[in-house]
Amino acid sequence: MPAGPSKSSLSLAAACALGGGLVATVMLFGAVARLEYERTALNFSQRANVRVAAVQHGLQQAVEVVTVTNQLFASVQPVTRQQFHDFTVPLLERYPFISAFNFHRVVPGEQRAAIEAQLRQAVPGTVLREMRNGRLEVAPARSQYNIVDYLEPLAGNEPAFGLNVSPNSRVAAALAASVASGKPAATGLLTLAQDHGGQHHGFEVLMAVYKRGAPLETLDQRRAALLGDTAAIMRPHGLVQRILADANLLTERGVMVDVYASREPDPATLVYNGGPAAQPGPLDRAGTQLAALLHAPDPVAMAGHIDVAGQPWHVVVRQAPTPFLDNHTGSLSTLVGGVLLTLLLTVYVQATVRRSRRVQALVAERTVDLKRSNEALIEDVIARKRTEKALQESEQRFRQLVTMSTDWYWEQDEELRFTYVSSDVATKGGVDSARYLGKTRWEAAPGFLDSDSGRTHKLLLEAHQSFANFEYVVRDDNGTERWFCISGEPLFDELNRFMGYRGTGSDITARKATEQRIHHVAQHDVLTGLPNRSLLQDRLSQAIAYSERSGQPIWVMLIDLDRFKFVNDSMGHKAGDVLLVTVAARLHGALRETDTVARLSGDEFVVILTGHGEERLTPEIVQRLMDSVAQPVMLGTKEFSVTASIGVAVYPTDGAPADALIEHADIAMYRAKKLGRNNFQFYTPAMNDEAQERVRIEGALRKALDRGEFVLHYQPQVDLATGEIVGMEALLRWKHPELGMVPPGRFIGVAEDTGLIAPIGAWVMRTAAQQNKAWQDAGLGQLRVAVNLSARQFASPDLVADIERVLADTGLPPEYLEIELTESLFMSDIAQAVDVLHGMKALGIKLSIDDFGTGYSSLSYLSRFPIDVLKIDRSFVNDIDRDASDAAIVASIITLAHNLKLSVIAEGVESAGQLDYLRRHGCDEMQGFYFSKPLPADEFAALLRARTALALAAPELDEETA
Ligand SMILES: Nc1nc2c(ncn2[C@@H]2O[C@H](COP(=O)(O)O[C@H]3[C@@H](O)[C@H](n4cnc5c(=O)[nH]c(N)nc54)O[C@@H]3COP(=O)(O)O)[C@@H](O)[C@H]2O)c(=O)[nH]1
Repeated sequence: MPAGPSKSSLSLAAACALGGGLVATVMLFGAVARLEYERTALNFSQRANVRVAAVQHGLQQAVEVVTVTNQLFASVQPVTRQQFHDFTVPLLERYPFISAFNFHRVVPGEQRAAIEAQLRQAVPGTVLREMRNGRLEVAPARSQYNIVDYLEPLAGNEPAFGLNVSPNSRVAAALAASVASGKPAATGLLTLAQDHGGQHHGFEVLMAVYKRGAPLETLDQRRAALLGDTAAIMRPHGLVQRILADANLLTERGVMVDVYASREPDPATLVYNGGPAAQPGPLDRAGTQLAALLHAPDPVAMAGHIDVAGQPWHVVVRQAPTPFLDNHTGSLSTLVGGVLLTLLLTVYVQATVRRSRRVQALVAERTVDLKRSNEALIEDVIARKRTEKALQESEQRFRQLVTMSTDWYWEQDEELRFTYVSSDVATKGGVDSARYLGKTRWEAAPGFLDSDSGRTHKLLLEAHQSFANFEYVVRDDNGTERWFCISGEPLFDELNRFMGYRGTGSDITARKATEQRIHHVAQHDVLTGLPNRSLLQDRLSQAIAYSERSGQPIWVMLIDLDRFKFVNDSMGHKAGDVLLVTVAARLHGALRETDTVARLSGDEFVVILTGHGEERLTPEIVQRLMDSVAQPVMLGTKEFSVTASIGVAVYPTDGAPADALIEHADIAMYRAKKLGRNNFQFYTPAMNDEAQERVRIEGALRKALDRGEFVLHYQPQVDLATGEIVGMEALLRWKHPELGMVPPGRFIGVAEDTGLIAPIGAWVMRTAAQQNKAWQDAGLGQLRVAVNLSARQFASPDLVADIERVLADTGLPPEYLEIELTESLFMSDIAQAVDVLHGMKALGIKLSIDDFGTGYSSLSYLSRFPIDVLKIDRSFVNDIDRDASDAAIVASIITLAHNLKLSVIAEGVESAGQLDYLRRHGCDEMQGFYFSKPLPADEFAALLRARTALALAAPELDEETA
């Protein structure tokens, strides 16, 4: 499992929440704090403005008081001291911040004594004095004095009475200013004489007093008319305090006012001090720093300038440091709340993320579990489905089996009587179960005990033995024969007493039928339905056994159809099959039930005749068979008659073994063939010699070629028009060292049968070609040599190539080689034969049809075959001078051949009459003993050498024609 984040680590989402929350909090805090700062600043600014305005207003009112006293001198002159007193006393009570009202009188120096005298009247001992270096001293003599003449209240202000203020520049400047402006003018801070040089400060507001009635328009006029001034001595601290108190501005804490009697806040001119500044606490400092960061410092002071009768004053309103919390609860609450909210959000997000992770992990874990469970479930489902399917299939098979089964169930008691038979016996066996109940099996199935097997079965039951697959025949309720197969087990009780049987039964009729069919097929010929060689052997054994038991003879006949091969080859296999089936049926029909007719092979049939009682076997039976076979058969649209050659072997005769019967019948049949077919021969031991000779020839023939025992004889073929030898037929001879000269009639058939004809025929063709080439080279004439071609050679796919090779090897020009073919060679597959013939013809050789007229003899095919010569069979030639029909046939053949542009050669010409007939009917060539027998090569060469134009006189016949 992959390692997840540790529990203590902050998730990204939580970190974002924390960071975002803090940033938002700080920003919000900053915004709120800034608002708070701005609100505080505005608040302070308003209060500061109120205080500055109050101070200014209060001072102006104070200045206005001087104006009031000045009005006294303007309206009453001279003003007495008493009047001055009366006038100012109420004002002093009303304006307590005024410590004294003065009247400064301008006194020329020469009036000093006088004025001092007046002053002493008011206050004895008074002399003019001045302030010097903070001390009162007697005023020196001056040209003009400006003395404090009237002074109210005198009490407390005594030092100032008689004081010459003219040296005081500030007073002088104020007086000048008042003269100049016509308005009250204030001095700067003064050290008052009544303070005895102490640090108490005060200032004067004075206003010039002029002689009544004097012009005052110009400055000079005002200077000239100047009598002095009225002044109010004011204590600025008290004055400012009184002003603030009257404006109710001293009750509010936190805002302090400092008033400077100067343009700038010079500590030396500080006339009113609102109080010391409070020391800020750590939080306040932090707040200050924060305010600096926010560019919104708390307001601490605000300055204002006011004019006090021409003197610039400076007012500072200070903000007493307030606890930071006072003005910043909102921002701090925002900060704290934001931080708390952020922390809460962070905790919440972290918890949510953790829970989400836990849920994810849980989900992943559950998913894996679920997947495993799912897979297991799928496997279970698959296994269950497989099992269900298997069960279904099994059940289906079982149902099918039950349905298809021919089984039924049965029970028997101790007396072998049926006590129960399931109803299936009716549906599957065609027998009502009631037929069984209370009966034994042999009672229910009549004939059961007629067979050995039935009796044996009963004995087995009586011995209380189990049995399986016992088969027996039953007739069902419809009387139809059925085969039942039963199995059973004996039943015993606990004391081992026999209680009966129980078992199953099934209907095996269909199986039996199949078996019988298979058995039948195995033992019968498919084409004809006759017993085959296998069943024939059984039947023969049974017949022999019967013969031995009964002493009755057996005749075994081997029947071979004559010229069946021709039918097969010329008319096709289907025609051959029809012929065989027809013959089989006829043979079967001509025999008794107890006789057997079987098909041995091809066109060979075997018949077993068994003698019964007085009924004797006679040759008429054989003749009857021959007659039945010889009946015309329709093969397609043609009617065809076939004959049979039959050999008969009799048992018992001459002690011949039973297993040689068919062989003997074959030998006898062979003899019948030899004897011209369409006859029957009984086997004699002498026939066996012939057969043995055939075997001997076959053995010798196999070695003859290697041993060079073959030679060729050449029979001339003569042009009937010129009488010249134009060709020769090569005829095979076998010089056997013991058998002597063996004629072709004795071994060609064997060679054909054994296949030896192929190499022998090849040797004949090569030897004949070589010989002809040699004679041509020897100047014995340009003759053609004809060789016979067997069926096997014609069927060889290498035929054309072989001929081509012979021509190439021997150097014989192809037109001097002629191949003789019989009609039977190409009748089985004419299309293929046409191809082969064209292939041969393409080599340039000549082709002739041998034995023409004896076979199918259809002239229709001749036009399709690339043949050159028709060779009329000697059987026709033989009788042309005796048999008119043969003569007519020969004449017709010659005419037809010529119409087809074929030349005609007649063979077997033995007489002048034959020769004459042939010549008269336009036959082209002849071959026969009349001219020459077949000659060995050297004799034939001698004949050629000696030949001249042959006289067609009959030569002497030699021994070969005898
Ligand atoms: N496949 C091969 N068949 C061959 C070959 N050589 C011969 N044969 C065939 O054998 C059959 C018997 O031949 P043979 O005994 O040689 O008889 C030939 C002649 O001797 C005989 N003949 C010729 N003239 C006369 C006559 O005036 N009278 C008379 N009774 N017989 C005569 O005829 C036979 C030639 O017949 P054919 O071939 O049809 O021209 C015979 O069928 C041979 O064909 C071989 O090499 N291969």
